[in-house]
Amino acid sequence: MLRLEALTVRYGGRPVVDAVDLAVDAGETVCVLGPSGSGKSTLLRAVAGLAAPDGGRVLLGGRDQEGIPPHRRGVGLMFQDHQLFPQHDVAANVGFGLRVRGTGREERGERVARLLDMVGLVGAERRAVTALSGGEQQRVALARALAPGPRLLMLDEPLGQLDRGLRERLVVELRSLFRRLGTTVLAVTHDQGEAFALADRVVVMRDGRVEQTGSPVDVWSRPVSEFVARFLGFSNVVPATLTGTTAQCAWGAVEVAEDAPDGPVGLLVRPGGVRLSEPLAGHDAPASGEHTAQPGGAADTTAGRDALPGLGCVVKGRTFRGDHVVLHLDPERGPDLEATCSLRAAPAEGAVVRVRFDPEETVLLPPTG
Ligand SMILES: Nc1ncnc2c1ncn2[C@@H]1O[C@H](COP(=O)(O)OP(=O)(O)OP(=O)(O)O)[C@@H](O)[C@H]1O
Repeated sequence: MLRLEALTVRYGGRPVVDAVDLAVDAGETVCVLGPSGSGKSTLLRAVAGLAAPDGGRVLLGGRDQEGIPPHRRGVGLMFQDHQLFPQHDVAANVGFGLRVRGTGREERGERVARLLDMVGLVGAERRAVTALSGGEQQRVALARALAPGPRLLMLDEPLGQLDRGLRERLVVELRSLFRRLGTTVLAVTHDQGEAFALADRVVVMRDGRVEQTGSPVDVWSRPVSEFVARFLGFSNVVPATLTGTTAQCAWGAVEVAEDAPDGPVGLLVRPGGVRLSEPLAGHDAPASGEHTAQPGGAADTTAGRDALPGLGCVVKGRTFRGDHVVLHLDPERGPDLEATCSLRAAPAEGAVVRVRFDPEETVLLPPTG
């Protein structure tokens, strides 16, 4: 449906979109993800015809779009600030594209009613858009973008301004709506949660280039670089030296599940793979319980509390995330660690715990900088 071939857009000589190749199949939802300034919006604008490429091609339905103005490309756009017409009611906003195309009043009315039904705003035709909540306005903007039946729907930070709970609900609704309609969608967002919930495929951008592309599960479970890992929110990343299945790093010797050639690597330990022993009463109390550090964890060889297996850490802080807690740990050596555990098992701030690393929750990355 959409193909980008070495698409390049430069501003002031600097490539903001840099030789991007990307294909979106009919009915597929692709989310472009990346930090602010990585070129996501510019990519969308080039596809829509709102930014002129300096190189490469945009093909829609196999046809090169060079010289085709935005309104002839058959794409629907929905931007972050949803740009509704405040002086018009909901029906006039949703029906705008249809009126421009000359669709008759009666047909327009029917289409608008059907679209409002689809986005969960039955009977809202006569309401003033200024009197709607943020979430309702977002739905009106979506209905408006869908109204002319675009072959490609493009969303720029579609849910950016909404609060978290509403965003999570709307993402689920959007996904099932797009499935039902068979809509082809290219969305950009800097919010990983949104991208991963919405997309069939995720594209991670860095400085105008595609750093990784894959299904949400692939990208989440196998980030290809430290950049992607950190962008996804993983902070337990260190340089390491691999020998066999042991990665020697600042936290000690960490067993990994992957096979890779010996030598320098980057090591990611997912927070769920940082396993806690029972909190210790004092620095020199022995760890107990089934989660006590195992051989193969970051084994300590030094004296005192350091002689215990596992890596000793002080709990610096706790962030509550619904059904689990993220622990911010200060290890006796190496950079800070993040661990997750259940609410019930969360040790208090200031507690001393010992951790070991689950080999299955480690990922080897190219050597880190
Ligand atoms: N019209 C323009 N003229 C000059 N520079 C521009 C223009 N549009 C974008 N840029 C620059 O291009 C880079 C990429 O911008 P873009 O908006 O595509 O990034 P983004 O990934 O969408 O960021 P954000 O998430 O903040 O919207 C930025 O450095 C921006 O300042």
